[in-house]
Amino acid sequence: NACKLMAKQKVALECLSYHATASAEQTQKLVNDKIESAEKYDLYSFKFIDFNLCDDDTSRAVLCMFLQCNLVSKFQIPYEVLCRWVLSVRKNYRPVKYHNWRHALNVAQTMFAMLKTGKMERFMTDLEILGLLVACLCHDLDHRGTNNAFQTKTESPLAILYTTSTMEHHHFDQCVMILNSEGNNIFQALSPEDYRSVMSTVENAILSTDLAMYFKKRNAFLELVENGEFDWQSEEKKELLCGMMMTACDVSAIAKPWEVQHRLAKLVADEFFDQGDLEKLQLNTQPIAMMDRERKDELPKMQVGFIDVICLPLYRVLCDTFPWITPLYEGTLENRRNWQDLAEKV
Ligand SMILES: CCCOc1ccc(S(=O)(=O)N2CCN(C)CC2)cc1-c1nc(CC)cc(=O)[nH]1
Ligand SMILES: [Zn+2]
Repeated sequence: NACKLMAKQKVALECLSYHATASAEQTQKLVNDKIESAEKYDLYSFKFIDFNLCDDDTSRAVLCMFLQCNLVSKFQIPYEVLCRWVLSVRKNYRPVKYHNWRHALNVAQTMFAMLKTGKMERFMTDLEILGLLVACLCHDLDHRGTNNAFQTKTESPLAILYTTSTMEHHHFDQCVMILNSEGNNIFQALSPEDYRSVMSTVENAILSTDLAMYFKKRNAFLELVENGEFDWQSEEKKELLCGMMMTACDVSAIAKPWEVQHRLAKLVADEFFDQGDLEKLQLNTQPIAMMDRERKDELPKMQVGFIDVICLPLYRVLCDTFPWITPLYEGTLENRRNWQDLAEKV
């Protein structure tokens, strides 16, 4: 009967979360690992590069960010639980070409640099800082290398579950699944009020990484900045600011040193082209230019468009109010010149 079915599903979910979470051995090893300083991992820099970090280094770098923000002591996070949670999050990223664990790490590191080097932490409560770092690390959990439009076109189970911001709702779902798994709840010591508040920050932040939401909310944010908004302390204004910061971190590969941006753009393109191949094969339809490997020579021009339409307007308006994040704007401008040079060569 229905009760039995529900019970079966509950057991299946628990079993799933058991297999989806870190092993006891891996956790114990990380608990005993020595964590280097934030400077050693170059975490304060907007030019941070993860290429030379091994996978275990990336887990240690995440612990370093939490420790540097005093989040472990402020929110009484048992260190072993934090270690298990970091490893479980890492385990739930698939080995796709771009939207993998390394992308999540880079997004979280840019958030850390914006808060610290960019001095944006002064506008955030400690609970919001905790929520933002957790959201960055979880914002693309279980990404399959295909976008929302693909879920809808293929009538994937995810698109049946969520008709808008399909992938972003799934990423948040995965984040909750990990937090609800045995020994992975880094929020376990929070009061019910703080728990509700931090989960609201995480949900708003992850859903804000849908570029469709960025386009919807950008004008409202622009108005606040133009009206000289300075305290950002109302809930609505804070949500807007956190959402814009999430997009700024999500696209921050565009601001990295040219060799890094050029290499990351190839990973993005390869992932897009794989989706384009699927659309040609599975759907027998012509993919959009960005996903059609027959049109790869248009890539530099498309990157200039991406910079002009999405990245520069966002970094420009953020720098107006928070001048210390100007390196993101300048890095993007430099890469626009580099992509423009390649676009003219073809
Ligand atoms: C590198 C391969 C080409 O990559 C792109 C091509 C076009 C555009 S677009 O701004 O014109 N636009 C975006 C919204 N779509 C609905 C329509 C197309 C963006 C990118 C791009 N996206 C990301 C984010 C994952 C990272 C990145 O580096 N480049
Ligand atoms: Zn992302």
